[in-house]
Amino acid sequence: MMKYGLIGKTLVHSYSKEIHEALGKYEYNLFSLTEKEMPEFINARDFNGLNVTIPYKKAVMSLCDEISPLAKDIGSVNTLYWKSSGSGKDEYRLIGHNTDYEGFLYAAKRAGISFSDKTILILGTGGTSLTVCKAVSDNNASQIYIASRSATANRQKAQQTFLSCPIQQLTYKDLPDIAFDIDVIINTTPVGTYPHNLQSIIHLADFPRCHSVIDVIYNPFKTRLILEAEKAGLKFSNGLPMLVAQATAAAGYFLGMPGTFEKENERIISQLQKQIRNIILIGMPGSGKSTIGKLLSEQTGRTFIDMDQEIEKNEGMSVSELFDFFGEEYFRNREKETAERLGKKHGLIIATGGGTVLNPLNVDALRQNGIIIHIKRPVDCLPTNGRPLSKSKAALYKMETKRLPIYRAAADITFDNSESCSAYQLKKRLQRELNL
Ligand SMILES: Nc1ncnc2c1ncn2[C@@H]1O[C@H](COP(=O)(O)OP(=O)(O)O)[C@@H](O)[C@H]1O
Ligand SMILES: O=C(O)C1=C[C@@H](OP(=O)(O)O)[C@@H](O)[C@H](O)C1
Ligand SMILES: [Mg+2]
Repeated sequence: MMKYGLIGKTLVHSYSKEIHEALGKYEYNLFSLTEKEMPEFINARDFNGLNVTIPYKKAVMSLCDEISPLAKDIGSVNTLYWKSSGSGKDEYRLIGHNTDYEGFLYAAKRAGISFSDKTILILGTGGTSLTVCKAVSDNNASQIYIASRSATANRQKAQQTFLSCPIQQLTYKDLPDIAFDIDVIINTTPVGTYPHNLQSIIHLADFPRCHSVIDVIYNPFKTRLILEAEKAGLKFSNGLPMLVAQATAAAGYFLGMPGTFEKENERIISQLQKQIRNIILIGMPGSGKSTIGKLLSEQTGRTFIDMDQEIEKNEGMSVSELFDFFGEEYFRNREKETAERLGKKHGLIIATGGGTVLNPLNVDALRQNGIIIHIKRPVDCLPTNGRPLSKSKAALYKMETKRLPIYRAAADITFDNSESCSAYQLKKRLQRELNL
């Protein structure tokens, strides 16, 4: 049996299985191991290739026959593979290597981010920080600042390893002193990872020279830091390209043909992106969000959630009743909670209420894992019954003037739903025009 997989401590869900298996070369499994089991597992040497994740990236090093010079410099191993001993006999040596380095540089290149002559701020001092530090130093960064809660951690290690570029460690409290010098920011901390979505150590507005941001987090797809970078029009990358590229690089080593699978990266990134992301429908009340959401759900097999119906279910009352009994503000607060909760999830189709995206916090919550589609339908076609804010055409015209710029700004795509047609025809158009 060929055995490939990922070892770590608690591997509840990892995209690594999907990424490796997308190459179609081998089965890949997740092995959750305790501290006691981990060395036994490696020493049994009953595997063809392994990736290593937290907390064993350092601990596996002493169990290998050889550590690649790069992994030695970084001080962490994420890939174990076999190399012929060269003795002519059927003997193999266990090599520990680091493909996170390659994955990180792939992500940067893909986003058009360069480190040459740049001042770099790295948030965090863990294993990924060491990898990133080495990668930017090797790519001619002019100065690296490494920030953490306490400045002493890892200082010695960093200075020993990355002599080619000056490095300074500081605490988050010291950041204002250097904020105006920073060109590139890289987050290697887990701050903002699910379920602590939308948290961030820093705000980009405090770094006016910064033009590029990389966050190694991929759940959520866009952290607060990435959302800010996107809004400010900076270059940015989330952690998914790095995750995919380190995996395909590892596959090359497993199969004795390094570099072979880099050309598969984009296909796998877009496959995962499609699978992970939510589809968010926004637009005027009655424009067809709920109708289209249901049709897209039939088309894609994804779960459909209508935010208004979620609120009605939880409150035991219709939206109109909620407006009548408790007022609009009460409804908007329930809507905000619903956006926060659903926005953290993956693979859903979500029909918002017409007013959801008026609150920028809701846009962030929905955007972090979602692609936003504006459903556009002429006011003349919108219903004027059943909805508390759609009492007359005049009210709808006024509303559209105010909201259209907000819908436009929030949307990634617009779907023109002007044509009145049957559900069957609408479904055909969705299939043809939205490649979801
Ligand atoms: N392209 C279309 N052709 C005909 N009727 C439509 C079209 N799109 C939406 N409708 C109708 O408009 C009404 C409002 O649609 P709905 O999906 O409830 O809107 P929303 O969820 O955006 O408020 C529904 O009766 C729906 O069938
Ligand atoms: O536009 C709005 O402010 C509203 C739209 C409604 O949803 P639909 O857009 O599905 O009608 C519903 O959330 C509520 O009545 C408020
Ligand atoms: Mg609706």
